[in-house]
Order: sequence, then structure tokens, then C-alpha cells
Amino acid sequence: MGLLVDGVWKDQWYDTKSSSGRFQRQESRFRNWITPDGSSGPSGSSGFRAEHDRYHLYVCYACPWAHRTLIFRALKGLDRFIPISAVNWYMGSEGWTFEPGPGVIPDSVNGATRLHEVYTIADPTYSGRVVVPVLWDKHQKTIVSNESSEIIRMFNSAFDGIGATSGDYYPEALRPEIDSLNSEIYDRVNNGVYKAGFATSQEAYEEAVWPLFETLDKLEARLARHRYLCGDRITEADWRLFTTLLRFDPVYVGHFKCNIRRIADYPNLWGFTRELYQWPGVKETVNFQHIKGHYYQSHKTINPTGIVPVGPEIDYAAPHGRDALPAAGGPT
Ligand SMILES: N[C@@H](CCC(=O)N[C@@H](CS)C(=O)NCC(=O)O)C(=O)O
Repeated sequence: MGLLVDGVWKDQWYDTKSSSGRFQRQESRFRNWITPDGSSGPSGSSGFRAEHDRYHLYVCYACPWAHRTLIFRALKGLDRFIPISAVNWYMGSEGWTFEPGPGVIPDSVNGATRLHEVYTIADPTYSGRVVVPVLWDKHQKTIVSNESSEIIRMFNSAFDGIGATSGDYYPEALRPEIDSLNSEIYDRVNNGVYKAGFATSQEAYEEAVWPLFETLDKLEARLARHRYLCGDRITEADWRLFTTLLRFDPVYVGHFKCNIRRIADYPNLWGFTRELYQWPGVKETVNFQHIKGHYYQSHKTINPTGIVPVGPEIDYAAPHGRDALPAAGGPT
């Protein structure tokens, strides 16, 4: 793993020395928005109109952030207009690559063999980490966005006028509730598992792992009262939680030492994970070989042998029982 410095690739692991063993995630750099008429969005420049066959999505099946974008692409039927490339699960000294392997989808747009080439086509002097997901514009030959939380917002509505599947996962009336859930879940769960796993001091690890389970306990109680986080309607907040829950027992419990409890020990979180996995179009976005292979093989500082555990055995297709909950959500 590494990063670009003035457009030149440098092989370098995360620096946690300057932050007392704490992992600090870098802000995404490309923050433009696709909009129905090409006007500018909440950030970045204008000129990215929603059109068929103009955009391309680079993902990694292992990555929970990229996984959100794959899910929204499926939910909104955008797989018909936005093709994808999927990197190899192994992230070594060259960062993300398109090294052939099962499930790898080569770069049909830029012909890159490593993802950092795509970043330097967009900006020859780019400095920073080379992350997935990347939403690419074939017209302007540049990166629209490399921030998953914003890509899913674009996918949610920007293509509605040109044939996207209906469905609003960020409805106006629920925005304050979704935003507040997102911010707690991002900090303590989605990014919380990384802060625990990449910590290089006991203190930094415990600072992340206790709040992670406090929030999981809270979410378990919430999901005992109603089917989804905001009541009886599935929203963006549920999908953002799901990609972390799905990886939790197979990877985060062991590899990232998030082992106070498993998701399988929480009846409601576990049923919720199965229900979302079974949602039409979603299981096709899941690749456990990439998920397990990536974490256990790529993070050599955590797992130097690169051995991928064969278990645990988990049946995501088992009946979820969530439809037995009252249709209208109770108090939150
Ligand atoms: N804020 C970004 C985070 C994306 C991210 O960190 N992706 C990871 C994969 S799980 C990555 O590509 N890491 C490569 C690196 O840090 O060098 C988003 O949500 O889109």
C-alpha cells in the first residue's frame, strides 16, 4: 500500500506515529457532483450532467465504502448505464491493481493496470492516497468523486429523470434523523472498526473498540423496536450500516480485534444483516473471497503470514424473520 506524492507513487503504510497510535482517515479529494442538469452540487465544479454511458465506477468488492456505491447502483438500476471495473482484492506495494483473478474486472476505460494511473490521468500532480470508490467521467476524462457518501447521494436521485429505478433512500422528512444516525455510525462503527484494527497502541485500540460496541448495543435496541433504523422505511442509513455488519463476523471480529461480541450474538442486528443481504440485487454485490482475501492478505502489519481463516461458517441466506416486526415503527 502506498500513496501518490506530486503524481509519483510511493510505497508507504499508514503513519500512526504522529498520532499516538491512532489511525486517521484522509479526506477525499475529488468532490464534484453529477446533477440532472449539470449544474454544480454542494461542492466542486459544474459540468457533470446525468447521462447514460458517460460515467464509470471503479470499485473493490472488499471495501465497505465502495460496497455502498455498488448497492446504490443496483437499487437504482444504474447498472444499465454505469459500468464498473473491480480491482484485485490484494493491495500490495503497488496499491490497488487490476492483476487478473476471480472477480477482477479490468479497466475498460483507461486501460490502467494500477488504480494510481487513473488518479494521475485526472491530475498528473495528485498527492494523497489512492482509494476506491472512484466515479470517472469519460467525457472530461477526470474523476467526478472519490467520496462514497456523496456518490450514493448522486445515485439516489441524479438519474431519476433518465430512467433510474424509483426509490428515495434519503427522503426529505427523514434527513435530520438519517444525518444524525450516519454521523454516529460513521465515527463509531464504519470507521470505528478501522480505528480499532489499525491502532498501534493499546490506548488507541480501546478508545475505538468500547464506543463501537456501545453503539452496536444501542442499534440492537433500536432494531428490536422497528424493522429499519428510521422506522418501517429502509433508508441510506441502513445501507451504510449494512456494509460494516456484513464484514463484521468474517473479518472485523478476528482481524481487527472487534471481539467483545459478534453480530451473530445480536438477534436484531443479525436478522437485519440477513434481510439486507437478501434484498433484491444485493447479494450479487457481495464477494466474500475478495472481502476475506483483502483484509487478511493485504494488512501484513496485522497478519504477517497472510493466512486467511477458513471460518466462520455463516448462513446469510437463512430466513431473517424481520417481517414479523410491527409494520409501523414504534418510538425511536
Ligand atoms: N472516504 C472514502 C474512504 C474510501 C477508502 O478509504 N477506501 C479504502 C478501501 S476500504 C482504500 O481504498 N484505501 C486505500 C488506501 O488508504 O491507500 C469513501 O468513503 O469513499
